[in-house]
Amino acid sequence: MKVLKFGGTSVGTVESLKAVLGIVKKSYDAKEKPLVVLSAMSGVTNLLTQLAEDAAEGKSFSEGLKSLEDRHFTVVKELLAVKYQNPVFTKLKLFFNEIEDLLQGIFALKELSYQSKDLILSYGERCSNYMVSKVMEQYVPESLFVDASHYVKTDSNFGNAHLNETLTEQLVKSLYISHGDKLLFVTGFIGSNENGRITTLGRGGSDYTAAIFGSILDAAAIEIWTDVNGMLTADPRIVKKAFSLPVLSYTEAMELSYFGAKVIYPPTMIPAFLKKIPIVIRNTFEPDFSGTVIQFDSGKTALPIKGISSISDISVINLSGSGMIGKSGFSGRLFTLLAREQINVVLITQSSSEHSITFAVNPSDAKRAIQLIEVEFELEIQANKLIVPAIEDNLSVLAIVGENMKKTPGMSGRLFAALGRNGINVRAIAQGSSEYNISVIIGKEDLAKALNAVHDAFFAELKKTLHVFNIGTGNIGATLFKQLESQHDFLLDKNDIEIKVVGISNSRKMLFNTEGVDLTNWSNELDKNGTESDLALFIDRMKALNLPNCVFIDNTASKLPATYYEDIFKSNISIVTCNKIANSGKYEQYKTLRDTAHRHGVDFFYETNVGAGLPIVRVLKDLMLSGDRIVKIEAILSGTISYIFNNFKADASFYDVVKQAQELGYTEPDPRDDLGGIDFMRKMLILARDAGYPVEAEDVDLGSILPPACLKAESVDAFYAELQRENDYFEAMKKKAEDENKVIRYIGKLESGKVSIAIQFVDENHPFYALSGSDNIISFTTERYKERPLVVKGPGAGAEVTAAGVFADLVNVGA
Ligand SMILES: NC(=O)c1ccc[n+]([C@@H]2O[C@H](COP(=O)([O-])OP(=O)(O)OC[C@H]3O[C@@H](n4cnc5c(N)ncnc54)[C@H](O)[C@@H]3O)[C@@H](O)[C@H]2O)c1
Ligand SMILES: N[C@@H](CCO)C(=O)O
Ligand code: NA
Repeated sequence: MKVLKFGGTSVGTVESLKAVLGIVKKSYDAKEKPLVVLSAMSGVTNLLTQLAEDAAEGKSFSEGLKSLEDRHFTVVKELLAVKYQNPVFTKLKLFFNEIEDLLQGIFALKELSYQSKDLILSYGERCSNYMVSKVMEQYVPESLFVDASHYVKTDSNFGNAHLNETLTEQLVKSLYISHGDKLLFVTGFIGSNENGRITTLGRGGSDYTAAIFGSILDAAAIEIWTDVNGMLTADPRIVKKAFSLPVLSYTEAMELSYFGAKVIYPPTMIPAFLKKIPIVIRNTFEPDFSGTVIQFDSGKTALPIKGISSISDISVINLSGSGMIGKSGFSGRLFTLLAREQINVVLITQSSSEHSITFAVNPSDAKRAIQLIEVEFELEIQANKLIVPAIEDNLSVLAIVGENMKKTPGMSGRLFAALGRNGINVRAIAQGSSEYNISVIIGKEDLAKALNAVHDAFFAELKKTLHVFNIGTGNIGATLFKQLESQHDFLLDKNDIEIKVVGISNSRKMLFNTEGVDLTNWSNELDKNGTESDLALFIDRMKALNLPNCVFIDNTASKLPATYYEDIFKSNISIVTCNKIANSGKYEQYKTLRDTAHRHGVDFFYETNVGAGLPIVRVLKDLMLSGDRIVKIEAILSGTISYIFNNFKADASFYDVVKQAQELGYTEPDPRDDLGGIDFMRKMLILARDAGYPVEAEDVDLGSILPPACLKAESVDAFYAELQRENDYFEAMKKKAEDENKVIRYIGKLESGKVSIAIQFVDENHPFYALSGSDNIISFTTERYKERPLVVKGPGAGAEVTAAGVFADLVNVGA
């Protein structure tokens, strides 16, 4: 046989009841011999409580009672053929009359005892089970309503009665001997004491009824049908990626439930646990889903842990003082005291020096705990051997749970790495002696972020989400969005990476969407729903959202963002940037940024600062990390100027070629930065610094390709006008090169820590002679690459290649 228990939401509405009938019928037809336990219809127990309390206060209860009646009658009208309805109405009406009489009595006495409350509540289960058994009779004539109060015997602890196991076992067995061939509908939650007075079984009572019947009747399984897909790896309201666990051990289920997963109430499982009967959590609204099996062993699984649970509100009390050293009875006294006063201690840690004990309690118990301690340890406190403890609030507990943990090294390392990386401060740690859980206490404001970060860390093979905040939606930004959008599915399928662009800003507007902005329509959305942009506010908002795996992308050419980088790192947010300003400012800033990122365990990636998507920064970094030393760097690193000299031939005018470079998206937003050499200088500065030289911009010997008048132009328009005016100057350059059979190159050099950039006329023997388009080329001469340098060459400007480089940096964050 099998026990099928349905909770309140499953018996809540006509629709859900149809699902219940289907599930029961299927099991019955499959000869699984189901025994059904139903809760009261959802909300009914609460309503009955309310009515009883109202009555005791002399308030009217008739309206509430009427609504109760209506809900049940509606079900009968909808689900039972008219010809069968009358006797059912009559019986239900009898129940409601009894409730009314009871409420009258309470109203008259103005007193509500636990005993009468239990009696009133029992009608919830009795009505639902009677009604559903009658509906079922239409399909399974052997259906039978069972009032469990005749079989489940308890003591007289009304409200939370304890089971009389022996008597209950006898009665349930005899029930089954006479009626085991029928389809029984058994009221959950209720029993009766030795005098036959109705009692209730307390929290999770209907699950308990199911477990009692299941264990006495040796059920093959106890199925708990609810409205979720079994037990999940974490609270799905906070962790969107939480998924259902196929198998859990009893212990794991208890640990997970203890810390919050509210699917079952652990004590109710004990009868099943003792008899090793599997409990299966299933979803009434998704009956084809197999749910979670809770069984004796933890099952074969590749998962390092089973789940992450949490308690969002906890208070921590720390006890310290010299009086505790070497006093073996101390913690015994403390915890006996708390247990005696029924203060539930959620978690305990003790420092190895025995100087302090930290423990966590529910916030509602914290004050009382302190008062009790002050009385119990009055002498110690007076003698200054114990410091009067204080309460710390606004804390949460997060726990990772799993039996395999003790067999798998590195679990706590992974936990703390995930927390540390995301800047989550751990206030206290406890590893259950069972080693089935490791718990940490953290700030309440960090809980959602921590749950997500830890979930990613342990179930990373399943999926990693990056939360992106992008400023700059111009040439590069817009192209990046296009690439992210077109690669979204590929990344998810092949690399298990999901990228959500949560914040977008340009210089006009900014927009946030924690679910991720729709990248097919970001521009319209930004226009329509965006607010006026404000970088400081943008960053504040990014910090306040406190999302895990957070990345700030700077796709602007503005000077302003760099002033926030340090602060962003301090908030444990990684930065990817194609903007060169931050790295090419003062050396001091360059250094501070690296140190800060490093200290906070976040990434600072800027591959596109040099040579767009070409792997230049990365190559240099690898050389340096592996202990090589840079002897010399020679490079062409302005894509714009490279393009210009590759196309400034024959009839083309200099002015036209510059315009083309701008149209092709090679130039900086302000092309004077390219032609004046500033952009190239920034790149050389960054390379020199990455090669270990603390160079400043003033130290660079910067030659120019422009005549002085162009350099002085005060606006872009004026600059273009100057270019046209100086046509002869450029034509002369062109002619000189052609006469000498040479090409013009603007070449940067780093040697012995000195950086220079100069225009050169080179012949076909020069390695930089053959370039085309916007090609960059860089040759690294190092101690290892001495005979022949290491050369990287390819397109070094353009929106596609640059955005692709930003993209590559992004997916490497946290890798
Ligand atoms: N074009 C290339 O080949 C290439 C290659 C490597 C790196 N880069 C770098 O890419 C960056 C962007 O270049 P682009 O061509 O896309 O420029 P762009 O002018 O097309 O776009 C710049 C964007 O930044 C926004 N912006 C400016 N200040 C802002 C602020 N304070 N807050 C928010 N948004 C702001 C603008 O509104 C605009 O959306 C530059 O730093 C450039 O050096 C470009
Ligand atoms: N404007 C830059 C883009 C690449 O950083 C160039 O022309 O090289
Ligand atoms: Na690069």
